[in-house]
Amino acid sequence: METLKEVVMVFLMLLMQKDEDGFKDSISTIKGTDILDAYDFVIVGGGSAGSTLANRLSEINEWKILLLEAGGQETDFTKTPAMYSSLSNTEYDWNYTTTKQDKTCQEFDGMCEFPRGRVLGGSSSTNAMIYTRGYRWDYDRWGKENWGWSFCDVEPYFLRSEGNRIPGLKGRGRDGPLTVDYPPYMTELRDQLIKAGQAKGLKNADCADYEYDCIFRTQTTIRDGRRCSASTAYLQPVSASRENLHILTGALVSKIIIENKVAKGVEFIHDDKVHSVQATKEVILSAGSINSPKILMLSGIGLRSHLESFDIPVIADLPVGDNLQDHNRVTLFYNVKNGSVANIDDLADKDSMDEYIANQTGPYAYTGIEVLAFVKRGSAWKLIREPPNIQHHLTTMLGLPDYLAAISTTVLRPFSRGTIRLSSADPKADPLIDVNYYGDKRDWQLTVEGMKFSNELFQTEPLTSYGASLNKAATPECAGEVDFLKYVDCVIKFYTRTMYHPVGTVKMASRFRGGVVNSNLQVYGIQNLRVIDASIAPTVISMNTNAMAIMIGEKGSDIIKSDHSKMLKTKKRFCIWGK
Ligand SMILES: Cc1cc2nc3c(=O)[nH]c(=O)nc-3n(C[C@H](O)[C@H](O)[C@H](O)COP(=O)(O)OP(=O)(O)OC[C@H]3O[C@@H](n4cnc5c(N)ncnc54)[C@H](O)[C@@H]3O)c2cc1C
Repeated sequence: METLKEVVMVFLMLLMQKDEDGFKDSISTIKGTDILDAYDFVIVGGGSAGSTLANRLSEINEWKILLLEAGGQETDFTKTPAMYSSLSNTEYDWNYTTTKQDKTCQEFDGMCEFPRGRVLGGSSSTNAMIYTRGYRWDYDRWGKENWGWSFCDVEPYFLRSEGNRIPGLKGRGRDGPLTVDYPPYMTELRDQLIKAGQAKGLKNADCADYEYDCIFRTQTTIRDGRRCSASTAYLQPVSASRENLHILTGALVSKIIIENKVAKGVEFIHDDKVHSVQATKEVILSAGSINSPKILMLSGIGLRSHLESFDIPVIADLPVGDNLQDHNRVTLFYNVKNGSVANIDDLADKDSMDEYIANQTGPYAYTGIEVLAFVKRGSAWKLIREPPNIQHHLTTMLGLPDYLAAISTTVLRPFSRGTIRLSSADPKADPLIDVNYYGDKRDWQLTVEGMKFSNELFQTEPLTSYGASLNKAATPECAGEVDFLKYVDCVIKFYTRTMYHPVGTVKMASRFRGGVVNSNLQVYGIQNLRVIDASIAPTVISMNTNAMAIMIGEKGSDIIKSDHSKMLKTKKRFCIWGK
């Protein structure tokens, strides 16, 4: 029996043989020697938000835009949906781990893996391609303290970005660059999972704008069987044709050049040499929730005592790197009827590989996460006016020999807060990521509630009729626990993983509420410097965060356009108190 790693190697070789073009660069970039001395805007990081910004700002011909990205380009390997879980610990990833956690990740001695995309498209090029916008409630919460960020304010940017191909969904963007569709593959178990949810009282509906418990088929950023990352959506269509947009890959930005509290440009390492480039209008950090705070701190913007401990001169004393909020997940595994889900044999099958390479269909064209459920757990009275606080991802392909399905539990509005700090003043050193999972014990209690519910779901008739039974062997450290609650505690302790949604480390808020940027995304006390990415989210939304990051890029571009130019493409809405 082959392992997933071996199967991936065979698939990769076949891809390279049969589809050489899939490994050629799809985005036009410049050489390091062709870089100009100065640009109007320098964007740091070509991820979900940065790619979006680069496209929207370069719509204005007179502006010269430079996009600096530390990673390289996507290939057909990153674009194949089933490969998403094989992209961690590769050249496409920053390969971070957290600081030692005392309450979880005991499987890795307390150091949880913490993947982040290091490639054009950023984490949208390595993510699981689930498309969710978040609830109206999430953004209205932001809008209460940040003028212009309620759902009414941000909805036009979701609509502008989204090219939704799914018929019948109301209130979705149809013409935007980011394709949203169902993947072109399904297993037999998928409909049973949805029926199981219905048996537990969940509504079978995409619950984006409503606040009931729901279960539905996963919508994805998969376009015709291939990943549609922010790079594919926003850079590919314009990188060759817009002469005012320069993209340089392999460029690690080490600091922002700040003179008299004005951002003047950035320093970066390319081909092992340090370079600098000027920004005559603005520097924009879009390096994500881990690296945007890191670059700010390296540049002298952060907590005084922390910066001084590395002899970094303090330019602005701000709580950079505080307020880290991340979703995590804990998974239970179930044996199910042979053939009702995909297993390693389906991936190892040469016909599956050929089918994907020729037509982009078959099991390689999906990630396995076929169904999502959102439920309310905990004190019901507190939740009457709030959306579901638990998410379950239901997976039907695990790359294992057995026929297994999995259900993960994620607390959507965690109470715990972590931090990002420097480990060194060396820009090449990894930052310290302290996720502090379960630092607040309410997160543990809610996770247990969620896992109890997920186990009940697998005891409903639609799944027991498919032979569903808990498989403890998939969690070997806990396999000996007989009592279910003790087993659950053990699984949380050993097998919690990130759900990959860190936000909040460059918080948008007033200064006295711990803000680092204002609602125009400008860094307090420094001119010509903005942060535009997931790090500005004051609170994590109650869903997956890629669409949110792209929305932030879309809205950020309009804020900049209206500050510097009258050329605004979107009609402004008039939102009063979020309505
Ligand atoms: C494995 C994984 C799975 C996920 N699954 C989903 C999902 O299914 N659905 C969903 O909605 N969300 C998912 N997410 C989360 C989502 O992808 C992120 O929230 C979103 O991409 C964040 O966008 P961003 O622009 O803030 O940062 P990123 O997209 O991470 O972009 C940051 C960019 O900056 C670059 N960069 C960083 N530092 C530097 C530097 N010093 N110099 C130059 N460049 C730099 C990085 O290389 C990267 O390209 C997932 C994330 C991961 C990692």
